[in-house]
Amino acid sequence: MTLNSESGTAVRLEKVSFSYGEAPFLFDVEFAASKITAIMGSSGSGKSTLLNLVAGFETPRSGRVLIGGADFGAKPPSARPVSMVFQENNLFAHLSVERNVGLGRSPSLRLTEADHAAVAAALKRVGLAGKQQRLPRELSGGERQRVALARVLVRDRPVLLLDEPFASLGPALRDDMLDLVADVHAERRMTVLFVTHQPEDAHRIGQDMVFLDNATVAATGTVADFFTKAGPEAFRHYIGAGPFGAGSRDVARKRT
Ligand SMILES: Nc1ncnc2c1ncn2[C@@H]1O[C@H](COP(=O)(O)OP(=O)(O)OP(=O)(O)O)[C@@H](O)[C@H]1O
Repeated sequence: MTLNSESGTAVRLEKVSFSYGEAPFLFDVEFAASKITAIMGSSGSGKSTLLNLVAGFETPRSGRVLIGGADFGAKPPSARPVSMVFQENNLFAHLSVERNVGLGRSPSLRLTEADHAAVAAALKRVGLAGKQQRLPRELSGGERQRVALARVLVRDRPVLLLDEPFASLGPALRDDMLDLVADVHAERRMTVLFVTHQPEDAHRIGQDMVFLDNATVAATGTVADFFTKAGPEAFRHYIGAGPFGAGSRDVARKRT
C-alpha cells in the first residue's frame, strides 16, 4: 500500500456497482494521486453517491474501492484514509471551534499537548486564530467551512472528498475558500475529489475532470481540455453558454 508515499494515493473505483433499490450506478474510474479532480454532472447524476462510496457511507454491491492500491470497499468510514467536507452541517453545534477541530485527532476528544498544538496551528492556517472558543453559530458560513478545513488538516489523511463545500457562499468568499483549498493542496498534496456545479470553481482549482451522466462516468480528461471546443459534447451542453462555456480559455486560474 502506498498511503502518504511520495507518489501520493490514487483512488480507483473498479467496476463498482451500487443501487438504492432502483436504477443501478456503475463506476469504473481512477482519480490520479495528488491531483484535484473536479466531479461535475447534472443533478441526480450520482456525484454524491460516488463520494459516499469512497468515504464508506455506502457499500458497493460489487467491484472494488481501491485507495492507495488496497481495497477499502468493505471497511467502515472510520477505517478509511479519507476526510470529507459537506456543503453544511460539518460541525457539532454544541462544541467550540477548538473541540470541533480536535475531533479530527481524537473522536473522544482526549487530546495531548501535541494535539492541542496541531489544532492551534491548523486554526491559524485557515485564518481563525483567536476564534477557538466560539460556537459554530457564532461564526459566518465561510468561517464554519474554515473550521471544517482545519479539521481536515489535523486529520492529515491522504484523500480529501469535497461535496459542494462552498456552494452556499457568495462568489468572492467562494474564491477565497477555493484558493485556501488550492494552497493547502499544494502544501499537503492530498488526492482531492471535488464535487461542484460551478464550472468556474472547477476551472479555478481543478486539474482533472470526471463528468457523470445518468449514474455513470460519461467522460474524463484534464480540466483544460474540458473547457476547450474539443471538450465532450455532453459537458458543453451541461455548462451552456457564458464565460465558462466551451472555447473560453482565457479565464484566470489560481494555478495552471
Ligand atoms: N439515500 C438515498 N435513497 C434513495 N435514493 C437516493 C438516495 N440518495 C440519492 N438517491 C438517488 O440517487 C440518485 C443520485 O443521487 P446523488 O445525490 O448521488 O446525485 P448528485 O449528482 O450528487 O445530485 P445533486 O447535484 O443534486 O447533489 C438520485 O436519483 C437520487 O434521488
